[in-house]
Amino acid sequence: MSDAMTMTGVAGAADTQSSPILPLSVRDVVLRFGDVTVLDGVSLDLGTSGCTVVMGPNGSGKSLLLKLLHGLIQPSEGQLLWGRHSATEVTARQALVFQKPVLLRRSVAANIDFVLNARGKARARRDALLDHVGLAHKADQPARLLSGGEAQRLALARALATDPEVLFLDEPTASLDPASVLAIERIVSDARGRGVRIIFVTHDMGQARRMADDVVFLHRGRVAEHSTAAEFFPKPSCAAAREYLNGGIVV
Ligand SMILES: Nc1ncnc2c1ncn2[C@@H]1O[C@H](COP(=O)(O)OP(=O)(O)OP(=O)(O)O)[C@@H](O)[C@H]1O
Repeated sequence: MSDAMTMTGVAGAADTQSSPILPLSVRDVVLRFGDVTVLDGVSLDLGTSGCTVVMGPNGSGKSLLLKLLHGLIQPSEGQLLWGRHSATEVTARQALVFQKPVLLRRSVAANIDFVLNARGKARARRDALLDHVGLAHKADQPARLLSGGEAQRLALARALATDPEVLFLDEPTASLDPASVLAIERIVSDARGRGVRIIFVTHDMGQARRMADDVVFLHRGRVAEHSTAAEFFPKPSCAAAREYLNGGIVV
């Protein structure tokens, strides 16, 4: 079992502000919109470190699961247990990067300044963050003029500016060229190496193999499989995942 899957128990520190928010235990989560059930009894144990890749066919519930874990939507039933914290308490300690970057209509630098300012963090970090994502030379340019890959790197820098303990990524490289994909993966891997917990949704098999410590395979709103990457890729245990990995049509 990888670190990413290990359940290490409930946080023990007296001060809940500084006590760990991980591991995360998702218990019997159901999400309904009217009569339609889109997540149907999801239970997961996500450990304190590593990169969990979430895979599954279109419409299987990956984006909704991420939004739910990030606290953007509330479950209809079930619980998210973040150490000793309530789900709403932990939202500020995590960041979510979407497939389409959400940026302010300001300069590249001002996009970072806004986040640092809002979180009461030192502005002096801005240059280092831009340098880290390879955008130092674009600092004064309007963010709307960035290419897709550059915009996504700026979105990642904004997310990292919040010093997240958990970084959720929802298909962050879906429309990028191979060099931009690798640039994003390097930044994410670096964050992982510094202890940021990564939860990464992707349809890209190569990317999943490069990034995953463990894989959650969703099918029809359920966790069909949760295994280590070493187990999942050579020999997935559920038929839907086998079909998906073989390029078959999974509905
Ligand atoms: N607000 C909503 N009301 C009703 N159904 C919704 C709503 N939002 C999402 N859904 C449905 O929930 C299901 C799961 O959606 P979700 O976006 O999580 O899928 P996904 O696995 O991320 O798909 P994809 O790979 O295409 O991005 C889909 O069938 C979608 O149509």
